[in-house]
Amino acid sequence: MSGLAATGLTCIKRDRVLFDSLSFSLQPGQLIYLRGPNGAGKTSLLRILTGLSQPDAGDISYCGRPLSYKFFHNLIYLGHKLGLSMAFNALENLSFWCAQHQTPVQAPVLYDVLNELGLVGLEDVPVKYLSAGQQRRVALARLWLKPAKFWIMDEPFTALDTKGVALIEEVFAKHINSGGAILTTSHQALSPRAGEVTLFDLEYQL
Ligand SMILES: Nc1ncnc2c1ncn2[C@@H]1O[C@H](COP(=O)(O)OP(=O)(O)OP(=O)(O)O)[C@@H](O)[C@H]1O
Repeated sequence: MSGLAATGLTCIKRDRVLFDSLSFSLQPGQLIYLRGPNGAGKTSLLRILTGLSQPDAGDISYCGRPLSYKFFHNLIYLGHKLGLSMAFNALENLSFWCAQHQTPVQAPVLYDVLNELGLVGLEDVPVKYLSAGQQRRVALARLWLKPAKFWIMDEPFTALDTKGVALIEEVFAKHINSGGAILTTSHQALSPRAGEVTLFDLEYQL
């Protein structure tokens, strides 16, 4: 069994059942677009899938086994918060993140990625002085830096301009074509540029 599989997942928050007996899998070469209204439970589901929180019932497995370092080593999780230090600049933030993820990176590679994201010239500016879209670009630079097969992302397009959205959709398509797997939420539709998409709708349960 390859990929990430969820079986019988149930999540309850403040006495409300967000989802119940949910089963699905994310396989290499697949882009799943998780949709749903505010409060449906998308973030709660992503947090369970990435091991950040526990379901009230059900199991998650990776290649047929419980989640372990093998999965985390092969995962990039980008939450809807940026996960950046506002006092650090882009280079410092990304170097720190790479060290945390045991992903050695050379300065020229970091500059190339910042160039790709239109951030050259801003690399030594504390992130708190960047625009919202520029901050999002710094957070998304991680996609270029860690050779992880599984990308799980919560609203990665927030604050990006149209060129930024197009750039990320193209990176999605490239990742999928090279055998990667993506699960992402977004409140805006993915364009065909992102490639073939599997829709996954989470309804708001009263
Ligand atoms: N730790 C928590 N404690 C209590 N309630 C929580 C907790 N986390 C989430 N919730 C509740 O669970 C519900 C689902 O939240 P969640 O963030 O998963 O939704 P979402 O689908 O990602 O929404 P959005 O589109 O607004 O980001 C919300 O009503 C929220 O208040």
